[in-house]
Amino acid sequence: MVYSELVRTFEEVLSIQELIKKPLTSVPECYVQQQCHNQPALFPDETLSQELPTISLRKLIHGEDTELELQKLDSACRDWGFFQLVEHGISPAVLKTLKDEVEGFFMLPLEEKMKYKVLPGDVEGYGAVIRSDDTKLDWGDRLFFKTNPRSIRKPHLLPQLPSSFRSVLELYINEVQDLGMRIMGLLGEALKIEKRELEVFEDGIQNLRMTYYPPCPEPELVMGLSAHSDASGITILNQMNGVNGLQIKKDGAWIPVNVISDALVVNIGDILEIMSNGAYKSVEHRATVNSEKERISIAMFYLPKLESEIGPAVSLTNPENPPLFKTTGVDKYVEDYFTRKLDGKSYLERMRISDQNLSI
Ligand SMILES: O=C(O)CCC(=O)C(=O)O
Ligand SMILES: [Fe+2]
Repeated sequence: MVYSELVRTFEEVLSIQELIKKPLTSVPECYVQQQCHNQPALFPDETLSQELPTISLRKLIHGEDTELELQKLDSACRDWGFFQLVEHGISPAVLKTLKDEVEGFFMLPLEEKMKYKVLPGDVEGYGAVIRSDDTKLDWGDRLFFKTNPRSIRKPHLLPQLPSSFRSVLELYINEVQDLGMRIMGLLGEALKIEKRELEVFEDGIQNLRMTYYPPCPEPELVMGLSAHSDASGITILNQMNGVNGLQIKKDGAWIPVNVISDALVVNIGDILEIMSNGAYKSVEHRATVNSEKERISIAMFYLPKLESEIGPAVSLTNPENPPLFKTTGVDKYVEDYFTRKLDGKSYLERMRISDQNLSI
């Protein structure tokens, strides 16, 4: 199937921000996700003590307990696939201005935002992306584009944004890219991968997704973002207006991630699960919404260079620890990921070496 059949433009799918301007007491059918009710239940008593590990970048780099913090990082990636990152070094002034500018963007009149709408055959821009006909719509308005390397930027998107928004985005893009490279280096150390095997991430691909999740009259019927794992090496998530909603799947239950002020949430994506030969977990997660307050997040997906190949690191595999995943090109992996509906970790599973899918 070609992209254009899979992507409906924003005009065909109402903006939720526009939708809720009219009095709305129930959710339109196209947003009602039956699967929400079938998801494994959350057992609050068992998960009360389940807090995401918190890692300090300062401690990892300068502290006296560098080794200990590196071990904490390693365990977080093996056991959780997610951690809260504090003392990350991104300038508070940039974070504050970015929040104001992203909020400002989503508050623009519809016709302004439509200048950036997702075009047929594309996945970048403003609006809803439908991955297959039977997919229900998520309760969130998005702005998504590729930001690094500069050569892959679409001329009608980032370069055309209002100048104050663009300026702060450029600062954030640089800071979060440096942070991504630093984290990747530390993960390499923790995993004991040979340095040259992570060179594919140097000046790697960066994609940004900003999502505005409006309040919903029946939040238990919808999903802000359906369950999925990320097709990245790592993802750095900034829950910019401090509203909770992210949940991650652990031991069969959905665990809410509480926002910690000044922290970023970092998670392992499919590509690092593959490269670490399954040692680090790309964990399923989803975004829920609430009836009171909008939620805004910006996710930065950090991937290897497009022309590189991804597969289990040679330095981590041997006859006792054989490769668990096939090797493929980043370009193919990313393209295939985008054309599928969000369906948990099913895409990563296709990369797993097993008797059934040897022929894929
Ligand atoms: O908004 C969130 O909390 C989650 C975003 C996310 O998982 C994504 O954009 O891939
Ligand atoms: Fe995600």
